[in-house]
Amino acid sequence: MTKEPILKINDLSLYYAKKKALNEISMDVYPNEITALIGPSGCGKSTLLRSINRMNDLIPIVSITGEVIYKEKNIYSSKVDTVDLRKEIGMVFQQPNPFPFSIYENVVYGLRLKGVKDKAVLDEVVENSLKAANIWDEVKDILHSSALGLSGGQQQRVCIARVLAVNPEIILMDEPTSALDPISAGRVEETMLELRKDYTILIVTHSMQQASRISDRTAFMLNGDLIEYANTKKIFLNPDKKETEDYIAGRFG
Ligand SMILES: Nc1ncnc2c1ncn2[C@@H]1O[C@H](COP(=O)(O)OP(=O)(O)OP(=O)(O)O)[C@@H](O)[C@H]1O
Repeated sequence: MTKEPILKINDLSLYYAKKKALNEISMDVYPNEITALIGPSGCGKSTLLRSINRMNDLIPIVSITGEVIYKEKNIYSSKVDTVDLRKEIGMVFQQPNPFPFSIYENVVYGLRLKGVKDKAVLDEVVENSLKAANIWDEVKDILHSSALGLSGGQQQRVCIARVLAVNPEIILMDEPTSALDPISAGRVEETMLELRKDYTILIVTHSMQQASRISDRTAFMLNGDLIEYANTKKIFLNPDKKETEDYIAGRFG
């Protein structure tokens, strides 16, 4: 594949106080693909994911070296506005976290913060975002009911719609289906496969089945190191490294 990366992670290291959680990670992420981060608990998957939209900056003990190049700029440059960055690089968390408002108000939240008031604009964004998140048909008649009344899987798709409403390019997903039952998880996976046409997705997952089902590329991490990063089929069928093979075979982790 010869397309240009949308993100270039170069020699990224991250410490929590004295503990090194990421060790000189370098990897390119490609547009309109799903990239999976896998590896045993504590290997640094979430830390790497959160480094891509500077969520780790919120933790005072964190120090970071290296760079993440997005649109030809290092996102760690002091000129970058993290609020704008997090609109372009949105995030969906493990536990669905709708606000205690209506479904409609959840989706338009980011637009209201930006001062958008035009009802026709807001209505259109709500419909388009909920359609793209694969949940419009289920909620179109109850848009003004509380999002908290929905099932976990529906809440997670409303949270995806909330991210989509501010028009991101990249969506980071930290174990987005691990708190859901298998049917709801399947709906969220279908949504991700649809979204890949228009967005770039990075997902942290503990499920190797999920990574092999939906991702285009897979990165295997161990103890803060990126051990192997390649096409998903290669990682699962013919990995280069012994550690990758052992993990895939369930020999540790
Ligand atoms: N806020 C924090 N303060 C201190 N150490 C942290 C913090 N967050 C993570 N760590 C440490 O950094 C390392 C990497 O953690 P991280 O959560 O990124 O791993 P992970 O691969 O996502 O794990 P899991 O699969 O269990 O979620 C771990 O040793 C963890 O204890």
